[in-house]
Amino acid sequence: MSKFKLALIQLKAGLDKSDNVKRAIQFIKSAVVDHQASVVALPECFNSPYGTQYFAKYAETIPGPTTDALSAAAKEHKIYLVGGSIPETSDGKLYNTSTVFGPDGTMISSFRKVHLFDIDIKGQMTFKESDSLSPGSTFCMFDTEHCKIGVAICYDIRFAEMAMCYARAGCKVLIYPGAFNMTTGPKHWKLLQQARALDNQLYVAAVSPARDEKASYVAYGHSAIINPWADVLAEADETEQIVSAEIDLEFLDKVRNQIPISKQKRDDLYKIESLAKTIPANQ
Ligand SMILES: O=C(O)CCC(=O)C(=O)O
Repeated sequence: MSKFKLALIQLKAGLDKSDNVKRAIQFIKSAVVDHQASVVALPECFNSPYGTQYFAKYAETIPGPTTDALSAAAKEHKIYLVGGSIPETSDGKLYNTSTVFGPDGTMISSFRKVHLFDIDIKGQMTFKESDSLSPGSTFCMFDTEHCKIGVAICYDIRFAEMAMCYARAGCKVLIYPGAFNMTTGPKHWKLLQQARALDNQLYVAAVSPARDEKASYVAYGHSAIINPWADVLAEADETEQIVSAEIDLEFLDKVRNQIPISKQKRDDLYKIESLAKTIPANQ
């Protein structure tokens, strides 16, 4: 139980929602059959193109048709499925929401993107997710027979404290469905994953849509899995594909024993306040 296979589906999401979902389900089968994965993840906004102009049009309630399909796929293949994210409508608001399903098809957790992607790099990349979306305000962790896994979405990876909270709560793998762009992707996408993996001595996986040069928002691709030593175990190029890697929890323990930063940190000088009351110290 100390080893398991994680697969990331770098799906090319187009304008046809039902086709996106249908193809995601086909790829999930291939992640299980061809990669022997027991944990599978889809990208951010996998049932719609990514962009503020699309969120309302593609939004669904949860449960709804897309999450029903994910639930059935998790049950059919007896896997943990991190359902990327979809635009969710609830109480007149829109959210960027990830859902997680267990091997019996039950939705075991869900997550609304906490940090909305509002940036302005003049002449290169301006995006304001908060024009149409509302932020969530809860975390998302789920237990498997292997370890606890934490989920957050894309821009959330830039916030080191959030990953630290997950690590402190005992997560050994963090999965970020994401869709970095052609400005920040080449510079920061892999570096951020390696930083979070190294800071917290855990596995980090980030799963992007495949690049579509004709889309209004061009995703960088390069879905990747990083180990607690910050090695890149698997990395896609920009095309539609599955990447997978073995998660080895004995290796994680070895890294933590060799460089025992979680025992050496000076909680008397600095500490994470926000979840200190509700999340126990490192397990
Ligand atoms: O942080 C970035 O550079 C990209 C973030 C992003 O694309 C997102 O949150 O959807």
